[in-house]
Formats: sequence, structure tokens, C-alpha cells
Amino acid sequence: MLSAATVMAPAAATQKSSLEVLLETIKKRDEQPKDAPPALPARPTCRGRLPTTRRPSLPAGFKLENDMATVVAMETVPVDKKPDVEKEISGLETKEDKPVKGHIFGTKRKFHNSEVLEESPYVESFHERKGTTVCKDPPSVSSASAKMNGKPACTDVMDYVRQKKLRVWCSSPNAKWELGQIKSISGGDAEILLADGKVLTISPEMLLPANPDVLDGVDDLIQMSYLNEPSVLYNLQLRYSRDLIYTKAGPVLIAVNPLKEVPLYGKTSIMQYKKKTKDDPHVYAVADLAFNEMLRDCINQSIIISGESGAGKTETAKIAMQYLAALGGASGMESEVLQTNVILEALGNAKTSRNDNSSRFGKLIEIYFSETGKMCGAKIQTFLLEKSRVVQRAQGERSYHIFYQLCSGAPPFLKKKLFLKSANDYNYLKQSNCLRIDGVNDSNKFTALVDALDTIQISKEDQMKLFSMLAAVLWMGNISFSVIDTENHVEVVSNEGLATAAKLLGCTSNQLVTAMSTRKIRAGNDSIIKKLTLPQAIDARDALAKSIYAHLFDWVVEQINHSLGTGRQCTWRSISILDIYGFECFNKNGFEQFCINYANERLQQHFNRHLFKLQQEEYLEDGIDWAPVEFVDNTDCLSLFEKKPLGLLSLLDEESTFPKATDLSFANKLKQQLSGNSCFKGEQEGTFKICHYAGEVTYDTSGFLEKNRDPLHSDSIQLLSSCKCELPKHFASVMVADSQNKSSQSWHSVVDTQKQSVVTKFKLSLVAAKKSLVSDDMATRTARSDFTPAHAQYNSEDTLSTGTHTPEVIESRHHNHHPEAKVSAGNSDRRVNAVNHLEKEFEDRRQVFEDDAGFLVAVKSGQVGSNMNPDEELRKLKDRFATWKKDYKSRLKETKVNLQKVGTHDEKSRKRWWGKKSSK
Ligand SMILES: Nc1ncnc2c1ncn2[C@@H]1O[C@H](COP(=O)(O)OP(=O)(O)OP(=O)(O)O)[C@@H](O)[C@H]1O
Repeated sequence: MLSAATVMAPAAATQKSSLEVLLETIKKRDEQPKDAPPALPARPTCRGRLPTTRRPSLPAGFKLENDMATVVAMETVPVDKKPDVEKEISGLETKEDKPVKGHIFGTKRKFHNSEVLEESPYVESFHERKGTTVCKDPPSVSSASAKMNGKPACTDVMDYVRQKKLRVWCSSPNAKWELGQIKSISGGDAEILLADGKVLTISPEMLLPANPDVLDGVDDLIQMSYLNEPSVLYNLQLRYSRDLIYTKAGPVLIAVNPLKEVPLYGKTSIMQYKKKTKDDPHVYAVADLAFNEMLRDCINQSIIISGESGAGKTETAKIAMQYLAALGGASGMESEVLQTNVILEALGNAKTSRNDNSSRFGKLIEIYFSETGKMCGAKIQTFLLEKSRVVQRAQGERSYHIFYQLCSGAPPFLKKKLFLKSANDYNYLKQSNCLRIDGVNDSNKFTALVDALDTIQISKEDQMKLFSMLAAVLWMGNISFSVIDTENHVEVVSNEGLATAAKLLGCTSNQLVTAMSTRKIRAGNDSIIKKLTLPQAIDARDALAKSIYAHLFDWVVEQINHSLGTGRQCTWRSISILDIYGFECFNKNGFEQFCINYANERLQQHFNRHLFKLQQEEYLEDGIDWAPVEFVDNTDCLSLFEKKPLGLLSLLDEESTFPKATDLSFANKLKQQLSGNSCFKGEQEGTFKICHYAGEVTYDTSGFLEKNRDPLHSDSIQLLSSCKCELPKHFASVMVADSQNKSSQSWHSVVDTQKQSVVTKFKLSLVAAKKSLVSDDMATRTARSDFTPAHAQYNSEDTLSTGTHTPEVIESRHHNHHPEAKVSAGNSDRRVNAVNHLEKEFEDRRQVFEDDAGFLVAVKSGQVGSNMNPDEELRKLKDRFATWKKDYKSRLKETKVNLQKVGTHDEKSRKRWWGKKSSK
């Protein structure tokens, strides 16, 4: 399995602006001999299709340590420069109903000519291939992937490769890519000589062109002649085998998780990147670029890290922070900023089946710099902690690290004070049969945690409050119940767990017993006490424990922000690093995976927008001649989640408000309402499937409604508010403030159904994060980040396939074998697409405004904490929308003119060249 993380870098100072590129293109065109064909593109569009399996097949012999390497995607973007207009390119629709739709933009347009074909593989033949064979026994994995539009994927580039008998990649029957040399092709069979001397007979359509070996191991994928899946994977493998874990893909840095120490970091290396004596692909280089662009252009930057769980995102984020700390050091703040990682990891990371240190929350850290480039503070925003882990998780996984660290590392005086025992004595910890992580010393980690808390200047008193709450949660898990009647009603067993939890919370055992075994129901002016059944009592106990932990986590983040905010007066600009939990697909996927994968869809959309859509728009605006590149557009999937009123989130919220609704009725509702959606499949027994950008995931709806409602009964909130200890009281007041009905400001008003649902809160926090990443100041729109044309030439589809997420086959209608038809169809498609794109932009933009307005309304009603003035911001938002509309109209007009020009030029150029040829 290969998994990876990627990072997108801002345009380097040395990169050319698109305008410069345009000028160069025109100049080159003018310099051409008059009878030469129009300029050739640097590289042909790759038509290698992706295999249908979710995981990419690796080149034969691609072995990674522990059978797992991961790639992280990183992106750094000048924040202020980014327009927040959501732009959609209306791509070439697939004819069949495909779960993932391919949209296009990208490489410079190619011209087609049989003579040139003889000379260069970089040109597609326009000859319809006669007698194309269909693979007789196509390997199951790749057969679908090797076909497009029902036709074999044999390309014109492949014609050239076959003629010249060049190196090729074959999709072998064992679903691996094998490198070989064409021996012969006759009829429907190609004979390929493999590296081990064996000869493989295969259908020609199962072949993809391989790069010449001179390109082996290039440090930027855009240098490759053929950007197809095996070539990219082979290149990454080769570099990986040399411990070169970083590779560029234009503005994106791909990081393959080494899962071992690699000699790439440390002071010496930092100095080399700082002094620019080294420029190999590296996270340091990305951070360096962000830092220097921030200083040079006075613009905030962001580094976006994505990848599946275990890809190495968190490590990558830490490495970037270390570099930034080294650049902006000597202020004293850098060590504080770095130490936040230790605290957040202790509280928010846990061992999962995929990753021993998996982040179970999303994080956006904004690092502030002074005008002289000194680090002067930071602010952390977190998203949706997986709190269910505190009380339940899969076998072999652990709860949050901090519990185990506390149990094994607390000094005797603390142990005595908190009545602490070993981890094995707590039900919440021992239930999943995993108390230790190989190679990790929890006791030492506890010492490091206390050091970090000291560095961040969290007082010893506050540290004691933190540890007391953790111990209280652990002891709560030891509270047990005994059934007292035939109706399964319970009473709390008076045991050590009950007494100790009560002591640590600052309440009496009786108060705790009442909250856990009874429920007060109001009937008019009276209230009736109802005994809870065993499952209800367990739920009440666990809900309280989860709630305390989640609020404790938020409180710690608040303390960190308070401490890191002290230097904010000298703040000038910032660099934000986004690291959210990676895409997850397990055998059983529940509400947590649903939320995590939704967040990843949003991130993917951000990535697509900045890497592909905005770039295309820039070409259009500058009148640059471009030809389409496919990429997986996840707009449909995202709208499956967010559409109102019939999106997954709305339907979940709606069903959560019905007292009699069940998880099964929710599943049935989804089936009824969404069965027409190509990204959705209703399955049996309360399950449903979503076709994510990263692959299909089946979700089990068990627990969805309860987890979305996240009920904490008012009795439990009352209990917290009556505790003597400060933190439980504080948590109760936050819960009251969180509830929609703020008017009476008391726990009585906190009726569960009035609370904002978990998914709604989550969506709002993602919108807030997007607002931090993307400036919505339209005035800065024209100054957004610039890319070199080389970026446009890289085939995004293939780059995306380097991750573990292999989308379904995407039909590519623009591959037309007839040159005239192709060029003209291409042009008309481009025009139609561009105009469609702008037209659709209006809809997207409206959605953005709606999101932003929703966010501000939530701020106004107190549901989301923010120090902004919502009325003022709403007014500004309205003004901006009006300004944008005006700007939009003129861009629409301008684009049409530009497209017209491009079309006219193509036409003239082609006629001129063909005219010369025919007159000879
Ligand atoms: N550059 C690196 N050098 C050495 N080891 C690494 C590196 N990157 C990642 N690792 C190893 O891989 C493990 C998983 O990485 P990490 O926790 O960063 O993944 P992640 O993408 O953040 O996962 P999740 O989404 O589950 O939080 C790390 O604990 C570390 O052991």
C-alpha cells in the first residue's frame, strides 16, 4: 500500500508570471520558421487510465518498509491573494453515470500531424487506429481502467511507442505494473520482454508508455515525458529507495512516509535551505518559500497538508513548524509554538489500527510573525475531536495518549492526590486490550508533557485542574450499575469509582448517583423523577465522560491560545498550517468516518480549486492557449453532503430532531431521497455507500442519530454546574452558552433538541477554517498567486492517482482521433466549458455567500464564538457580493472575448500551416 501526503507551495520568486509566459509563447510562435508546424507541446497528454481498484497497483517490486509508505500533500498559498470565489469548470461530462466526474483543464493544446509523429512521441497521431484489438483476457484490475468510452485506451502516443518498440508499462494479471520492452505486436497481442527475461503476451491496450531512463528519479514529476500512474509510482519508488522521500509535482510537494529516521532534517539541513545552498524538494523548501513570500509580498500564507490517515501529515506539519521556528527564532516564542504539538498530541492523538499516533481532531495553526520576520505568537483552531474514543473504540486501539501517560508517569504526590492506579485498572482504558505502544515510553512522554505545559506557561494550578478532570473521567468509567427490577431499571453501585469520581469533580456521590440513574422530566410545573434502564444509565455516564473530555480539550486549547496570544501586538503577518485527520475507510465506518471524510471532501475541493480551477481561470483571463487536463472534481460529492434541504447533513439533522426516528429510519430516508444521486448508493441493513473522491466508503448508520444529537441531559449539566471544582462549572456554563436558547442563561433552558447538531457545528467550524485560509477581500483578487506554465502541463489526474485514492475510470471525450474534429471540438468545448464555468460560478459563489452568512448568523446568535461584529460583517458581506457581481459580469464579457481570440488564432495558425503543406 502506498499512501502519501502532499503540500502545495506558493509560486517561487523566480517563477514567471502567466503574463510573461504568454509573452514568451507569442515570441516563440513568431520566431518559428514559417513552414514549421505550430509549436509542439512539451509533453503529450497522458491517457493512462487509473485502475478500478481503490488502491493503486504498484510497479512490480515496489516494496515499502512495513508494507506502508504514505504520501502527504502540501500546499502553500498566499492567503490574501486568494479570491474566495468558488469557481467551477464545467468539464466534459461522462456519458455513463460515473461516481466520479472528470473535469478538465491544463496542458497546452497539441496539434496533430502524421509527419511529426515519426519524429516525436510528443505528438498524437490523428490516424484512426485500424484493427484495434480488444484484450482477450484483460487483467481484471485494469481492464476497465484501460478503456475509455467503451474503446480501448490505446493512444496515438502509444502508436509511436509501438512503432519504435520503446519501453512500456504493462498492467500484468497480478494487478501490478511491469516494465518491459515491446518485442512484437501482431493482431491483438503484444509480446513484451520483461526485465527478468520473461515474455508477457498481453493486449496492446494494456500498455502505457514508459519514460526514457534518463528521466528516472526526477525530483519534479512535471519533468517526466509521460505522466501516467506507473511512471509516477516508479519515480516515487526510485527516490524512496534512495531515502529521497520528497518529490515535487509542480506547486505540490509529495512526501512519502519513510516510517524510519531519514537523514533529511536538523540544523545543518535547515541552514542549507535557509542559505539556499540546497534546493531539493523538501518541506523546508515549502516553509522557506512561504516565509519569504510573506516577507516579500507582505501577504499571509497557508500550507495545506492532506493525505490519508498515517500519511505523515502531522509529522510534516511539525517539520514545517520547526523550520519556521528556526527562521523566525530568537524571539523566545518559537519554543512555545513548537511545544503546542506535544500538548495537542497528548490530548488529541491516539493509537488506531492505522497509525500509532493518529490525530483524532483537525487543526489549523496560524503562526504570527512580526515585520522583521520574528515569530511572535500563534493561534490554534481545532475541529471536531473524536470524543467517542474516550469511552469506546475498536480492539487493539487506544484512548487518548494522555490517559496512559498520566497513569504511568505521574509522580507519587500526584498519584496520591488523584487516587490514580495503573491504566489496567480503568475500564475505559483496558476495554480495547491495548495499553502500550511498541517503542513508546508513556512515562517519559508524561515528563515531556509537563515540560511543554510549563513552557506554554500553563500554571501548576491549571495543570492540576487538567489532571484532576482526566482522573475523574477515568474513575467515571469504573462506575457500575445493578439492575433492580424486571424493567431493567438500575441503581448505581456504591464503589470506589463513584466515590472517587465525585471527589475529583467536587460533588457528592449522591449527586452523581442521581445524574446517572435518574432523569427529571418536567410535566407542566411539576417534575417527575424517572429511573433509567441499564442502557440509558450507561449512556448517561458515558455522555458525561465524553462531554467532560471534549470540553477539557477545548479548555486546554483556549489556555494555549491565551498564552501564545501575548505577543500579538507585534503581529504583522501569518503563516497558517492546516493539518486535518486523513481520509478513513475501515471495514466498518461510522459517524466519525462520515465526519472525517466530509472534512476531507471539503479540503479536496479547496485543493482542486486552487490547483486547477483558479489556474485555468487565469489562463483564460490572460488569453493563454491551453488544453484540458482531467482531474477528479468532487463538487457532486460535496453537494451530496451539503445540499439543502436534501443533502446528507440536512437529512441527518432533520431525522435527529424526530424523537421516534431510528438509525434505520434515517438510512431508509437517505435511500428514498438520494437514490438518484450518482455519489450515493443505499445498501441493505441500515448502510449506505458514498463515492468519495478517494474511493467508495460504506457507512453503517448505527449510532448516527445519537452521535449527531450528542445529548447531554440537563440533569448532567446541572450536576456539573453544581460542582465545587472550577472546571466542571466552567464546562456547564459553556454548554449553556452553546445552546441556542441563550435568553435565560441557565441550564434549565438547555433542552437537547435545541442544541446545534454535531454535523452542523462541524460544518460551521470548517467554514470558519476556510475563512481563515481564504481572504474574501475581492480587491486582492487580481493579485493572486502565479504559476508557471509548467504547472499547467502536469497532468493532475495522474498526480492525484499517486495517492492511495484511485478514482473510478473517467471517460475522456476530448480524445478524438481525428485532428480536425479534435481541434474544433476541443475549441468549441473549451468555449462552452469556459462560459459554463463562469455561469456556474454564480451558483457556487452564492453557496459561498450562503455559508459565510450562515456562519455570521451563528456568530450573532452566539452559537459560534468569535470576537467579530456579525452585523458589521454581514453588511460587508452584502457589499462584497454586490461588488463581486459587477466584477463577474465584466469577467464574463472579457472571457468571451479572450476565447474568441484564442479560437481565431488556432484556426489561422492551422490554416496557414496546412496551406503551406498542400501547396508544396
Ligand atoms: N518524515 C518522517 N520521518 C520519519 N517518520 C515519519 C515521517 N512522517 C511520518 N512518519 C511516521 O509515520 C507515523 C504517522 O505519521 P503521522 O502521524 O504524521 O500521520 P498522519 O497523516 O498525521 O495520520 P492521521 O491522519 O492518522 O493523524 C509517525 O508517527 C511517524 O512514525
